[in-house]
Amino acid sequence: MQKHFLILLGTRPEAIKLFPVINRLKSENRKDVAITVCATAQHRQLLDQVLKLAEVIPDFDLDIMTSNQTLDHLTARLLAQIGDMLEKVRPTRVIVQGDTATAMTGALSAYYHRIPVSHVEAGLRSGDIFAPWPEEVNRKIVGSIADQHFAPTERAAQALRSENIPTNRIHVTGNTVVDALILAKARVEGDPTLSARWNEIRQCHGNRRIILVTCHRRENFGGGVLNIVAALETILAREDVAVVLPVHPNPNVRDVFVSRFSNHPRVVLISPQEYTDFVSLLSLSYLVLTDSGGVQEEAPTFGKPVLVMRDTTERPEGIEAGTARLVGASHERIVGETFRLLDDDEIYASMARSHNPFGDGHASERIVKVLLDA
Ligand SMILES: CC(=O)N[C@@H]1[C@@H](OP(=O)(O)OP(=O)(O)OC[C@H]2O[C@@H](n3ccc(=O)[nH]c3=O)[C@H](O)[C@@H]2O)O[C@H](CO)[C@@H](O)[C@@H]1O
Repeated sequence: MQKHFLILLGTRPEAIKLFPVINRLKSENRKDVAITVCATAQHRQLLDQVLKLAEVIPDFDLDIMTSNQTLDHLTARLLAQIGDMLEKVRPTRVIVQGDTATAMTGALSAYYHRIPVSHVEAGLRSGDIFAPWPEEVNRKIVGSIADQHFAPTERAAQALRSENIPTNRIHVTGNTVVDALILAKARVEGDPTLSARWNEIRQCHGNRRIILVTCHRRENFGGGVLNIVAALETILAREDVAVVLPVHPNPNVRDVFVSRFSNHPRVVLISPQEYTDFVSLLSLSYLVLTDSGGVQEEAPTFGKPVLVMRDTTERPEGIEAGTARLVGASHERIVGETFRLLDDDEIYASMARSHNPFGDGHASERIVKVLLDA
């Protein structure tokens, strides 16, 4: 029987984590398999950067993003437009990734149309429906609809089993972000012009240790971001560090970082970077301060310690492996843990092991096998 997979993606991390699956499926070149890619463009600019790099051209582009979009309006528009598109395309299976509004409405809409759903990066749970908000509930909704759950780790698979998902529907695959990262790393290593992009930073701050900072989570908007900025100011009182910060375009974070740091001599504020540029930046940094999910999964490949600016994480594998620590948006903990890493070589060495507990680079291969064999 002809298989027709519809792959939905809306944000930068979904594109990063799904392009290895899309490209792998395409490379199988099977006559009995059709692939349709639909971008909802929940985040326009950040998504387009990755699609271009990965050479993925969506068959449908719903171009859903509006300025200051609220979650409820975004969700309503997504649900209606994905539903109309499914009506037209009538795929045999819908594939969604992670925990965005696109993934959640994509799964719900597929369910309304009685189309089975595969969930890539299934089973991540923080146990707190407000952290991360609204992603924790988005994942649970997708999990209750999907009939193929691609769990990145054994722990994620265990979380699904404890929610009574039948074992034969759970496949431990590794996280596709490691597949994407390996491709990006090879590109950076094979093309010296990519890392030359950072020569100016190296020249200005060659003797200083680079702290790479990313911050965009909803839970940190407001007081959290202000605490993070104050912590960075304390850290920057030291002359031996420089901060590089790709500023997320969301005004809730962008305006605060730009107003506080645009004239600081040791803070490099840059626009969101293409994936390969970000990967090469990660490789030259000394440590990472982040509230991102994907960056927590990527940093261990380069042996970079990660301080996670969240109170909980659905990725305890990094904490257990000793490559990450939770510091919340607490001034005291961010400063304290950063200073320990800067001043104590033993602690730094114990966290800076290059071992990635999230995947081995073969996740998309395993996912495609299940998709084709089912
Ligand atoms: C609650 C939560 O954790 N949810 C996550 C969330 O995504 P996130 O927190 O990982 O989101 P971001 O931080 O935006 O993206 C990160 C990616 O972007 C790359 N990057 C970064 C800066 C830059 O300048 N250029 C880049 O290319 C970077 O290397 C990395 O790969 O949604 C995903 C989708 O469902 C889920 O998988 C995932 O659970």
